[in-house]
Amino acid sequence: MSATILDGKATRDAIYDDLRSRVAVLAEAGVRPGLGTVLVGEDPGSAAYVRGKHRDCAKVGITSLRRDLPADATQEQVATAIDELNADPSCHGYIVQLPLPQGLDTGALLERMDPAKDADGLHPVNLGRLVLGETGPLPCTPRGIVELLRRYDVPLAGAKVVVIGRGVTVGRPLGLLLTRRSENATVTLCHTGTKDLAAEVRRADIVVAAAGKPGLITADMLTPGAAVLDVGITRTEDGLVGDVALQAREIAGFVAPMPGGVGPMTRAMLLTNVVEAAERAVRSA
Ligand SMILES: NC(=O)C1=CN([C@@H]2O[C@H](COP(=O)(O)OP(=O)(O)OC[C@H]3O[C@@H](n4cnc5c(N)ncnc54)[C@H](OP(=O)(O)O)[C@@H]3O)[C@@H](O)[C@H]2O)C=CC1
Ligand SMILES: Nc1nc(=O)c2c([nH]1)NC[C@@H]1CN(c3ccc(C(=O)N[C@@H](CCC(=O)O)C(=O)O)cc3)C=[N+]21
Ligand SMILES: [Mg+2]
Repeated sequence: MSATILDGKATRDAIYDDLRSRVAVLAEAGVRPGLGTVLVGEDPGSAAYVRGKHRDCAKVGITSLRRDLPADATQEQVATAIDELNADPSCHGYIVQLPLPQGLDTGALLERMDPAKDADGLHPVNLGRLVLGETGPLPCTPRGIVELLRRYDVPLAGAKVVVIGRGVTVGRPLGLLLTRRSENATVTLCHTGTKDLAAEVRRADIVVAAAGKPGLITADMLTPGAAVLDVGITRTEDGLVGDVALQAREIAGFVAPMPGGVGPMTRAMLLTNVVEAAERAVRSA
């Protein structure tokens, strides 16, 4: 038995079809959504992600606003780029590509963003809204994971979900999202202090691996039929590798592979957050 693939590319394409028609409605109201990116330095991985986001914007009809700064940019220079995007009415949402180079105060820069333009959902105000159950932009990777499971009818209500990783972009906000009443999953967040990872994973109906450790999840850890989502990405000499060993796919009932699973959904949710921000701007005009 081999697993049903949770196909992030096909799902992204369906989402982009929907976004294109919403962009057309916005155009009738005289608004073209704009996504900004702030990229500091020349890390090839970060540069590739930012290129991918702008390529997707072009497919959907979203204007791209790039702010590329040198690796030695000062705190003030990055702050100025943020202030400009906050003030620019053609920018409905933007992201500060993480991680920032050493020496920059990431927290201060994220807090400087206008929470209404936070396309990543990572501003402290928006993370606070998520905790409080108030509406706001949702973090892209967690939202993409929930959307992927929903579209493949993988049941979440009452499901036992084990998340490996408590990072602020994936694991921590995913726990918050999945434990809302609308999802109603029971979540365990694992990390390097977890005593027996294999025992935790074995209990799971759904496993989300977001540690960034190649091959961390092996076939023997899984209950047959479990859904396994490979989120982790590690750059090696042989290319990008995920956290889930290939043999685990034979045991699983559903697999979101890396590549082709959660990554494309992350980008689709980023663009969705921007279109939603533009729709709010039109409604409040
Ligand atoms: N596909 C996609 O769309 C995206 C993929 N990613 C990828 O997801 C991964 C996680 O990202 P992010 O949250 O930002 O990363 P962080 O580095 O912030 O978090 C990694 C987490 O994994 C935990 N961890 C590391 N090793 C182990 C281990 N052996 N056993 C158990 N837990 C472990 C860490 O535990 P501790 O807290 O104890 O250190 C930490 O909580 C990365 O590989 C990143 O590249 C990120 C964003 C989007
Ligand atoms: N402020 C901020 N927001 C982020 O959302 C953010 C970030 N910083 N820093 C880095 C991580 C990583 N991330 C990915 C996005 C898309 C893919 C993606 O599209 N992956 C493809 C493969 C891409 C390839 O082959 O290079 C896939 O999995 O199929 C992966 C990873 C967003 N991140
Ligand atoms: Mg992926």
